[in-house]
Amino acid sequence: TPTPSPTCSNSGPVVRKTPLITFLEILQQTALNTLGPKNFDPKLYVDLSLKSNLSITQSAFDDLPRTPNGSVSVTDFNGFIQSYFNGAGEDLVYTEPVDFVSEPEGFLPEVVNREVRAWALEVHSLWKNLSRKVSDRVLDRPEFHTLLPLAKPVMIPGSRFREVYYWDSYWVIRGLLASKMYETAKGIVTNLISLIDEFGHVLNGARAYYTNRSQPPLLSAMVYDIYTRTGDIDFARKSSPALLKEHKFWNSEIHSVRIHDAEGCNRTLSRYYAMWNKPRPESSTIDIETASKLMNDSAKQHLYRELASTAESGWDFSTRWMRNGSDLTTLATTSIIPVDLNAFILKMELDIAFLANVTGDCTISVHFQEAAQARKQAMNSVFWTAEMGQWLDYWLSNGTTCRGHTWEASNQNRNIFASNFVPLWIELFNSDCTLVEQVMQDLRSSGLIRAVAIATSLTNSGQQWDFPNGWAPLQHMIVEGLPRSGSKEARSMAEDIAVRWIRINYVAYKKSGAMHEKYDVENCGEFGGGGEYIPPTGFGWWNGVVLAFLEEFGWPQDLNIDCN
Ligand SMILES: OC[C@H]1O[C@H](O[C@H]2O[C@H](CO)[C@@H](O)[C@H](O)[C@H]2O)[C@H](O)[C@@H](O)[C@@H]1O
Repeated sequence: TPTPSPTCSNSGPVVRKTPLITFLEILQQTALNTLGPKNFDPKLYVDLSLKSNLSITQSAFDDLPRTPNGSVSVTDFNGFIQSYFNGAGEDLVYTEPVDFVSEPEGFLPEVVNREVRAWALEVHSLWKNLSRKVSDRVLDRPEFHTLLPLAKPVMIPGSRFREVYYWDSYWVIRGLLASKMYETAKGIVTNLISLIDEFGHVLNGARAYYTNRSQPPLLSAMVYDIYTRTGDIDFARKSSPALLKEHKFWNSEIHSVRIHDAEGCNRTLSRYYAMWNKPRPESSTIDIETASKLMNDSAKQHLYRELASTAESGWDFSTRWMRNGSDLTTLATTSIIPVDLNAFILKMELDIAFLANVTGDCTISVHFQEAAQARKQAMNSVFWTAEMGQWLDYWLSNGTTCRGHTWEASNQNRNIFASNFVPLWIELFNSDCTLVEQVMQDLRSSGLIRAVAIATSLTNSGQQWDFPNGWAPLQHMIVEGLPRSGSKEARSMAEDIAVRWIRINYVAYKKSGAMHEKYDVENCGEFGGGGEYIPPTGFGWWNGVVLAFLEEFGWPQDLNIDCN
């Protein structure tokens, strides 16, 4: 792995932390000290909401009896939580989606196998379990909550993830479109746009502790898919200003990096960069522990920014971002130009151009077509390696700044990740049949295609975005991109991956009664692990990918749904 540059990562903006979050982090640390690490989830404590003013709560906390070493008894701690807080998730109320019907007209017409159809209807009915509305209590007293107010109903991922997430929402929407729930899908976009209006970007998730970063930018893809499905021009028109604002955010000074390429041209691409240099509040105790290995405050602040920037990538955590794959303190995300982020921004540019065209704004349309062409060229020149048939993340080397860097082949990260194939999802790449056939051969020989799904990487590091875990969005983008080339072989490869992915989900669901957040790509029906939290179930975007695959490929009567 190339050596990253520290020079364009150490300084940068930091958003303000609210007094409630500061207090809840102290509560989180006290909970860990009092209750111990077994089954401890730090996020639970920053998701609690106050029953009365923060000052009253704080002084009751200060008055708790302490032992000489400062600890609180389990009984006193639990009593305090009961008296002063509402439970995590209680500020979201269950709401039946307005457009849910148990079997929508025209639902998955190609799924004819009765067993699979019955299961698909169960997955469809999970939208009712995951649908929530932010309680009016949050609107009345926002300072009592870390949950942010949103006007429309939301779909949560499930389990510990009790709020809406940015990139998850894209695949939630894909599932909602298969479920014909267009109003719910539009409501999710309306909520995300309201975050852009207030914060200038879509947040990682709708919590006050997520304001310091975004997540992989897929809002334009949501708008594009809803518009092409519903033809709602008014919806497209209303969404456009927010998309322009979001494009600015991802090309702002903190995110954009200039590379002087091998042909002597300047190319501009984007990176992840969180506006934060402190522990992530939802994982504060974990980040403090990780940083305790570092000697000085500046190194710790640098690490905290890397941890938050990695969360912005959606791939938290992975050897993809680490200089030493067994040491999280070597995270260097802000010194990496990621392939998938730039593929998403390229799609944003194409989507904005398309939407501007249908809403009659030719100037914007032409401008964004040009921007898309420029980014495509930059991706070809900085990421593409013909000899591997992949797009490789680019590491900025030591001693350079983000304003100017001269491209060197040795700075491409030659390790294999599923993200190296994400450009297949983008029209400007997948419309080239020769290119897709080459990439397809390389994907086949990459080692990523395992017995039951596409692996995230080839390294078994114990991090959740690594081997042997398979993640739904990665399967989906590759599967959806391949057939767009028109190549029969590519479609058949895509269908094979989709069928196997549906089987894993089905078998695990039948065994455990739930949809899971990640799967083991070596063992059909086994869910994945690793990372910093207990594997959750629910699971919003996973359900979306299953429904989208079933919509695209169907399921014939005689195709086996079991693993064997
Ligand atoms: O609490 C730890 C981290 O959890 C989130 O990340 C994971 O779950 C998200 C929701 O399903 C998903 O979008 C992300 O890709 C997962 O890695 C959260 O997004 C992180 O910011 C947070 O620190």
